[in-house]
This record gives sequence, C-alpha cells and structure tokens, in this order.
Amino acid sequence: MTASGQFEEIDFDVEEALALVKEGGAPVPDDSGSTGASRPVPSPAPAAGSRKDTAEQHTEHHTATPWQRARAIAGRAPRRPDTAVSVTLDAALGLVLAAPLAALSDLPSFDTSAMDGWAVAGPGPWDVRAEGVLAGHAQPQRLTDGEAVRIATGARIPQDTSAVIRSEHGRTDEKERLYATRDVVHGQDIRPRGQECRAGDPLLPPGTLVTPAVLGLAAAAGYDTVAALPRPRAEILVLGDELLTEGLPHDGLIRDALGPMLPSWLRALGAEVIAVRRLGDDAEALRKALRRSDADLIVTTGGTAAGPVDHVHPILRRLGAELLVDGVQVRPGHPMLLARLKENQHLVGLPGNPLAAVSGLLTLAEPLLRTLAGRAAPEPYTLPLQDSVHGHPYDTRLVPVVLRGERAAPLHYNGPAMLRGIAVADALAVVPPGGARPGQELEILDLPWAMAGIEVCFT
Ligand SMILES: Nc1nc2c(c(=O)[nH]1)N[C@H]1C(S)=C(S)[C@@H](COP(=O)(O)OP(=O)(O)OC[C@H]3O[C@@H](n4cnc5c(N)ncnc54)[C@H](O)[C@@H]3O)O[C@H]1N2
Ligand code: MOO
Repeated sequence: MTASGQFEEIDFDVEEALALVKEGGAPVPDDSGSTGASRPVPSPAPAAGSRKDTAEQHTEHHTATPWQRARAIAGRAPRRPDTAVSVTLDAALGLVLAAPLAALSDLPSFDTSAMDGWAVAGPGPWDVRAEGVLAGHAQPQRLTDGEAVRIATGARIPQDTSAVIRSEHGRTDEKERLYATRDVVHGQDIRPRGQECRAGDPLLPPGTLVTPAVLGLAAAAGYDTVAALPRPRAEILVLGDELLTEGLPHDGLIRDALGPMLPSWLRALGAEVIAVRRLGDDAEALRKALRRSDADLIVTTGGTAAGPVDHVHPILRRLGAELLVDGVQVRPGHPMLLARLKENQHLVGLPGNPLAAVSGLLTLAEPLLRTLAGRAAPEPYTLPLQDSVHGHPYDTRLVPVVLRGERAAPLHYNGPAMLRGIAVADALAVVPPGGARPGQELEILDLPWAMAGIEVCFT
C-alpha cells in the first residue's frame, strides 16, 4: 500500500482534519531568530495549484538545520511544571534533585572518636577503665582527670574527654595504666558534633545530579526519600516491514538492530522506557500509536526519508505536529527530525540506518532528555585527532573514535549502516565540513555509558 493510498483510506478525526485545513496557512511560531527551523510540517506532495507558495515550501523543506543549532533547539524543550516526585534513596540514582537538600541533623550528630584507641581526660599516665566504649552504644560515663577508657572509631566520646590516643600511640603496663608514646594535643582525634554541618545547613542545591556519593550524603543527613524530577518517559516505535527479531537475515529481511539497542541507550540518557512497539511500515498503526501515546518523548526509527513507505512526515502532518527540526546538517543521520506533537510531548525521528540513528540520538534525544530530566549540559571538551578524517563538503560529520592517551583515533566501519565502529568506540568526534587533519582539536561527544553510566547499571 502506498503512503498516498493510506492517506485517503483512513478516516480523519476532527483534530487531524483541522490540522490539514491549516496546512500551509498554519501559524509559524515566532522563533525570535533563535531556531530558524520551527514550522508546520510541509506537505510531501501538495496538489498542483493548491498553494501559492509551493516552491518556497519545497525549498524550505530541504533546508536542514545546522548541527549545533539542532542540538540547541532540542535542549530547549520545556519541562512539565511541578513534576517533582518523592523518591526512595534506592530509586533516586541518576535523577536530579528538585529541592535543596538541607541537613536534617548535625553531622556528626554527637562527638565521636576518629580512631580506635583510648579516650583520656587530663594529663597522663591514665588508669584504664575495665569496660570500653563501642560505636552504636549509649552515652558512656563521663571521665575524670587521670582516667582513660578504650574506645572504638565512631563511638561516642565520654564527657570531659580531652583527647583520643590512637592504639599505636600508647601502651599499658600490667596495672592497666596507659602511657602516651607521643605528645598529646588537646582535642586530637575527636570529631566534634556538627563538624561537617548543623541541622538545617544547605548541603546541595536543586538541580544536583544524584550520584552514589549524593545518596550517601542524603542518608547520612537523615533522608529516607528525596524530592527529584522524574525520568522522562520514552516510547520507542520501530518501523519497517523488513525487520526480523530473531535468527539470520534471509530473503531481503534483516535483523532489527535498533529495537535491541535503543532502550538501553535511552535509559543511559536518563529516560524511563515505557514501551517498544514494532509497527512495520503501516501508516495507520503509526498514526494510532502516536495518538495514543502519553510518553514525554516518542522515538521512531526509520521512515524519515521520502520513500514510498516513509510515513513519518505525512503522519506528523496529519496530526498537526510542529516540526522543530526537519533534517540536520550532519552525516550520518541528516534526515533526522524533531517534532512537537502536543504540549510536553516530543517526537525524535531517527533515520533507519543504524549509525545514522545513533547520530540522531546524540544530536536530538540527548539534549532533549537532558533538559526534561533537569540535568546540566556536560562541559564541552576537545581532543587532538590522531589520524586525518575526510569531511563532508557542507555538513558536520560524527565519527566513532577510541580515546588513546590524549588523542582521539578515528575508527573504520563508520558508514551509516554500520555498527562495527561504534561498538568499540569510546566517543564520537565532531568533524567540521571539509574534514580534519592529524593533531587538529575536535569536539568529543562521550557515549552515554561514559557520561552517565550509573543509569545504565541501575534502571
Ligand atoms: N532519495 C533519497 N533517499 C535517501 C536519502 C536521501 O537524502 N534521498 N537519505 C538516505 C539516508 S542518509 C538515510 S539515513 C535513509 C533514512 O531513511 P529512513 O529513515 O526512511 O529509513 P528506512 O528507509 O526505513 O531505512 C533505511 C535503512 O536502514 C535500515 N533499517 C531500518 N530500520 C532498521 C532497524 N531497526 N535495524 C536495522 N536496520 C534498519 C533499512 O532496512 C534501510 O536499509 O534514507 C536514505 N535514502
Ligand atoms: O543518515 Mo544517512 O547516511 O546519513 O545514513
């Protein structure tokens, strides 16, 4: 069935009909000179004479967004307001704090011994008490001058203690009298209550990424749950009749490489993947899936070009979606697209060629998910290139590289349909139009397991 055949056969609902009526005359959102790419989805094949601006629309349709600008547009997606959730510590890793983390108690919450040894009072030698003090025990009896008590690291300091002597810096005689083998400084090896913070002290601002260390700090400061921004919810729609989910390729059919790859890739970028659906090349199934989805981000694979079964553009148009990015000046992956389906719902259309899809993930999905999850952009960095890389005459290239010492070595097997290069890569190098020579500094995009690997392990 052709795309246009499907177009006529399927029934319209009111919103879709309105979207079509508005087509060509739909309001072009004010991009304030910032995106230069925000526009209604143009018709792939407008009827002759139906629009005066056909030629202009056609030209615009083929105006791809520069790579940096496409990333910036994706990174400006508005977050749902007031979406903070209370999350138990074991589920908070990789999220971003939605509220300041203030200490719920003093840290430490009591004067505590920093070392195993003796707590002593006054000048030595000291009589050592029969019973020692261990961590987690109730408040020990106060010391009197000339008295010592064996004490464990983390145990409560008895009142009137003047110092702690480490076990290796003291010796006892047969009468249990303690002698210091080094000078004793008043207060040594005692961690006073509130040394790190007082109850109410601000510890971390909102927007902090919850790392393993943040979980430890939150627990130490008395938290069972934290207020965090939820993971953006992503749904994956895999398009293509030619895809097999198991076994060897045969008879023109190929294995689906994206269905197995995308969920963990999106998780690594901070998303919660709520569904993976295989829709074949069925325009109506795509339309229904888009209408039904309540995901924050829908990722489609394939069908972005202008072939007879490339349904993404026509269906977005039918649904009245707003194309924010329609093609990007990047290789591979130039047919990638970003659309707003409705308020707080975006679609990233990844090209079907697998490395082109990776390029789309890092160009559009990464900044979008980062913004939705409230995470800050990583600090950009460059590395010198080890060997020369051919460039595209006009477009940016993303080339898989391994990081060797202080250099980025480009990998072979970097064609749009190939995954051999990226499978052993540490990162992608951003190659400017025209190419790059050995020693040239190139921007490096880390792969998400290097950038935010904690999410990969824990979701
Ligand atoms: N006339 C033109 N044709 C094409 C152009 C162009 O500019 N003009 N661009 C080419 C480029 S570049 C790409 S990339 C593709 C993008 O095509 P689609 O997004 O429509 O993707 P498909 O046609 O569905 O598939 C392309 C290719 O990838 C294979 N594929 C698809 N899905 C998967 C999957 N899940 N796992 C593995 N491989 C997949 C599919 O079989 C095709 O071989 O368009 C070019 N054409
Ligand atoms: O996106 Mo295509 O080559 O650039 O595969």
